[in-house]
Amino acid sequence: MTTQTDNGQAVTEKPAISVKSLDFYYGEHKALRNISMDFARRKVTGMIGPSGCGKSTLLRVLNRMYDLYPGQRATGEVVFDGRNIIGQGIDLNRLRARVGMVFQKPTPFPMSIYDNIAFGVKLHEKLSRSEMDGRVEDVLRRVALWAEVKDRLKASATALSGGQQQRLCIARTIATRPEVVLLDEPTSALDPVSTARIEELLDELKKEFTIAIVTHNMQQAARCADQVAFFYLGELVEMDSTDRMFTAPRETRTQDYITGRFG
Ligand SMILES: Nc1ncnc2c1ncn2[C@@H]1O[C@H](COP(=O)(O)OP(=O)(O)OP(=O)(O)O)[C@@H](O)[C@H]1O
Repeated sequence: MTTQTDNGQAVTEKPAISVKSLDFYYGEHKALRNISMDFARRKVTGMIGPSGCGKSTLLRVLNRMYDLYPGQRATGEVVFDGRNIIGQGIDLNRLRARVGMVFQKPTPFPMSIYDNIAFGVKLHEKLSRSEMDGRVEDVLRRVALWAEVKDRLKASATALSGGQQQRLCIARTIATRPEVVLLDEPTSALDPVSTARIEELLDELKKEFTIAIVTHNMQQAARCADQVAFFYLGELVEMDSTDRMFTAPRETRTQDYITGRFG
């Protein structure tokens, strides 16, 4: 993607992730067909399309979550930091710390608010107590949760509201200092106020992280994403800047989907 520098010069940044000729199989079922697309660095890429078109499958490829399930396999290339991450010899724990994931339903661990964040950090880094305290505070501030929870860090995370739990899950994900954050319909279980807070948060987070978000909500895609990819039956139909996708899509199928004529 091309961006402007302070002196107005156009520079083309290397994408954070490049997907090339990706196919994905659940056993015999081919769920993704020949996908090629770039996830622009420190931008929000929205992924839209009717149910079953392969959006979540693609997200699960980007941090090799599918690897946990027998019979699921990907072919092609997913280049992250110069390496094909669906190839051999990848440290999957490290990959999942660098490409973090937030799910549709808030999934806090059944432990304290503090430990929800410290748990993942401890797997990857050796921090002193005060460094860990600092990390916990920092990420809770960034997801705008600190003021609400600073007096009950040792209380169970499961006692938080749904919206607070989802913000905690985002804090937990960014605490391991990933480069990419994947979000699979992160607000579909939340009320409009919590949804708005997560959307504001995405705007903040993209200053530092590359973000990929799956959403069924067209307004959300239009509000949050810099570029949008439309999928249909396992194929990438088109991808463009958000403005262009919502005002002048090239394909009739995209137009029909975003205007609610099908899906
Ligand atoms: N575990 C699985 N085993 C077999 N097939 C699967 C599995 N998970 C998904 N699929 C199939 O792969 C295709 C893509 O599913 P996927 O969940 O990626 O779609 P999606 O676009 O994210 O849908 P939704 O918007 O409903 O979440 C669908 O045909 C689905 O039935």
